Amino acid sequence: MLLGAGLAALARLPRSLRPASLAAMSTGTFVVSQPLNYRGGARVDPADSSGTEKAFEPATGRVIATFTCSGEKEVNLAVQDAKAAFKIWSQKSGMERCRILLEAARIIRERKDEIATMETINNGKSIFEARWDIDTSWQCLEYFAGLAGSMAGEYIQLPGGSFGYTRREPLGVCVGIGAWNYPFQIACWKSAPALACGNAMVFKPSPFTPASVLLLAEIYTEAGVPPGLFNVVQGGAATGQLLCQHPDVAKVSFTGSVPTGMKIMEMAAKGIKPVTLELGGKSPLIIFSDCDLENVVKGAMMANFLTQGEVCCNGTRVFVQREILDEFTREVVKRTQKIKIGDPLLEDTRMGPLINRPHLERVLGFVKLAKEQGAKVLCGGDVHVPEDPKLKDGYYMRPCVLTNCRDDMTCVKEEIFGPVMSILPFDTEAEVLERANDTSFGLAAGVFTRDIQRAHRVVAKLQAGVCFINNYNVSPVELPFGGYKKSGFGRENGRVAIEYYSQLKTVCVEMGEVESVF
Ligand SMILES: NC(=O)c1ccc[n+]([C@@H]2O[C@H](COP(=O)([O-])OP(=O)(O)OC[C@H]3O[C@@H](n4cnc5c(N)ncnc54)[C@H](O)[C@@H]3O)[C@@H](O)[C@H]2O)c1
Ligand SMILES: NCCCC=O
Repeated sequence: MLLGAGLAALARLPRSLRPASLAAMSTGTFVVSQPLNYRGGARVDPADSSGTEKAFEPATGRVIATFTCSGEKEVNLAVQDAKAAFKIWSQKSGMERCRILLEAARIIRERKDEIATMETINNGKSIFEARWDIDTSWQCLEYFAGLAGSMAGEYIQLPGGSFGYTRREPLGVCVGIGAWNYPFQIACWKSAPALACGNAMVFKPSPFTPASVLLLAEIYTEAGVPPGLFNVVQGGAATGQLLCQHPDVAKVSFTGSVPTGMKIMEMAAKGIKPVTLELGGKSPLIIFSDCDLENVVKGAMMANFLTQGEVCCNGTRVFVQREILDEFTREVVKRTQKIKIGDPLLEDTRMGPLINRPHLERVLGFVKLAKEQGAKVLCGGDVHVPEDPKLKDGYYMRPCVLTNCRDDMTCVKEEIFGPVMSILPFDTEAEVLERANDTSFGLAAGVFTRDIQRAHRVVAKLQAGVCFINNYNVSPVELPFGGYKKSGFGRENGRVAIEYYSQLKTVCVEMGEVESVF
């Protein structure tokens, strides 16, 4: 058995000296044995406690870590360390920050397989997908490293030779709070722009997935950030609240559910702190009859079944124009039934277990309710027990396609956050637009059509922060990501993210005499 303590130590060895088993670890063997908090450039045991949590390996149901949730004292130490590091980091030039972030990106790229393995073990997503997540993570660091070197203000000419200029300045200590579905990627999407702008960060992962962000913290240290610049505190709601309410925290960037997002915003409001809220969704995918059917079936699968359907921007309300409803449904069911479910560390697995038992039961509950409300299950929607005996206590279900759905059903209105697709027929463009927008969420939306004018006309009317035309669930780091309506505000990725991690100072320079009225 390879222990977590060993993992980090071994990972620091030159590649040639590392055992091949490091990235090729098998399901059912990993246990975390090192501290999971990170402060002042090293792993530490928290100075106090607000309870304990257990983290699981969803593939087997085994406990892989029991850890202490940070209390007020530890949160304060992490914030104070970040404050001290901020003083050093914020004085560096953009190019100096750029070089360190590029080095961190390089190390992530080099250690991609190890990080992806850790992500798969703790989250349950297939190793195939976890590697994609790690790619979008180092790409994010590279992108914001590039922007760090080119951040600049404006020069504005004023009368009489006077002038003004603007400076884009960091905010200070930023807090990142993450969800469990993309643990490493979320930590990178928050920390890369924050650090590029000259801020420090204290990050709290979800208690379900505490492990992989420690690798990021160690990588930042190895790349050369000052000790304390990126700290990790573990815990749940209580630790999160301490972070949001801390008087020395300048900003909170949150990824999670709408109800928690509301609480975060309330706490931030009391301190007049800016927030970025990346929240849930119930996104529409609109399929017109003139589409390329083969392509659209691939798109619908990508829109629904990545990471066991636990993806915020999934297009789970699949509106299909009536002329192609039967053909589309037949094809999509055929493909869904072929998805290989099982051990997420195996190369050919495409769907692993859900995050934990309560969540699995919640998702199955949505399917049960859908049936009671009149939907028809065309495939899946039930527990899957893999043949491998070591996986018998894992949290697997078969991906589900529902038809006979109506807009007023719970499965169509609420975020399920599992592998459940609802198919809804439509007739006209005007009708589908009205139905697609009839939701309090507004994270993403997709349109499949060969009519390019219609594609742009429709996305212009969709109330969603991220729209896809003839594709779904791609997230290039160059493009901003974030929601409309209750799906949140602020953006991650893209050039605009800089605005959410910096503040603008205006400097007015007088070249003449003061004109006083007194
Ligand atoms: N828009 C996006 O980019 C995006 C990305 C991933 C996930 N999500 C959303 O996240 C949700 C699933 O994630 P989840 O179940 O971890 O969400 P959640 O809201 O339960 O928890 C998210 C994080 O908030 C912390 N938290 C909980 N209560 C808190 C409180 N009172 N104060 C401070 N922190 C608190 C949790 O410990 C966790 O770290 C889904 O709704 C999904 O759509 C959104
Ligand atoms: N790849 C980005 C997905 C974020 C939402 O869960």
